[in-house]
Amino acid sequence: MRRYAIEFVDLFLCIGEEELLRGVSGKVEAGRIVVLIGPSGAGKSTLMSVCNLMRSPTAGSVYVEGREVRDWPVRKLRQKVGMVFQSPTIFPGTVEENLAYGLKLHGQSLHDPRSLLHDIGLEADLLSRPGAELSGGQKQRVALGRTLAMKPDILLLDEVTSALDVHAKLEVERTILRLHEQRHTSMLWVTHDLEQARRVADVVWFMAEGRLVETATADSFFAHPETLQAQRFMQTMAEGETR
Ligand SMILES: Nc1ncnc2c1ncn2[C@@H]1O[C@H](COP(=O)(O)OP(=O)(O)OP(=O)(O)O)[C@@H](O)[C@H]1O
Repeated sequence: MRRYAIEFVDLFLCIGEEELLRGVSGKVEAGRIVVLIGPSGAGKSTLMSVCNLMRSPTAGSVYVEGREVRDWPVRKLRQKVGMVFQSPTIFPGTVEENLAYGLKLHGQSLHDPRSLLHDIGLEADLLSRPGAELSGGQKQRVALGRTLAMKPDILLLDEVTSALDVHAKLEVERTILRLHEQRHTSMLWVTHDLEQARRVADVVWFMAEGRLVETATADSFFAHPETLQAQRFMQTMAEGETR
């Protein structure tokens, strides 16, 4: 049987009466970048949050490399499935301490901080700088580096460039793509930036109202989305850009 990086099977997530996810099924092939798009409140972040058990499914299953998430020891799961958010978390201390933070929680240490710094495109002299003094783009790269230090096979990226200016956004995006080429990390990447989605996606998943409405290769989706819901979403987004 073929192993997928992540597989969702008829996944539901409810909070009280509200269904945040409604029967999501889909497979992320290993080494692929799947970009999740859709209107605000569609359930994109919620879908990612079940992959490392930040939230638990109400019904259905999520498999990470063939093993159901609830059967993974949580620490191992979170080492395998790294997550980076819109607003980078920077802890008190130097850049080096920030990069080592996750490993330290797992009782490990960072062996080659300079090489990691190089991987995330930062100069070596930043290692001893307080993290709080960095620019927004540098902070986001440190947050990415902290996650990468754990050597995840799967990365969940939740609007990681939306708080950055255009220059920093492209820099961080390029860093992620370079790392993807080097490490073949599988990625689920939420973005509201359709130009970014076009640049980075192998596959597009379109979500609306808690459902995975359409999945397609990026080329085919951007040439012509199949469902009316996705067509309308793309049109609304295009109108927003020209306004
Ligand atoms: N703790 C919660 N309790 C109740 N409802 C919640 C909770 N967290 C999220 N929701 C609701 O779940 C729905 C999906 O939220 P989610 O953040 O996954 O959407 P999204 O597609 O990522 O949106 P955005 O693009 O705005 O980030 C929204 O309607 C949201 O209000």
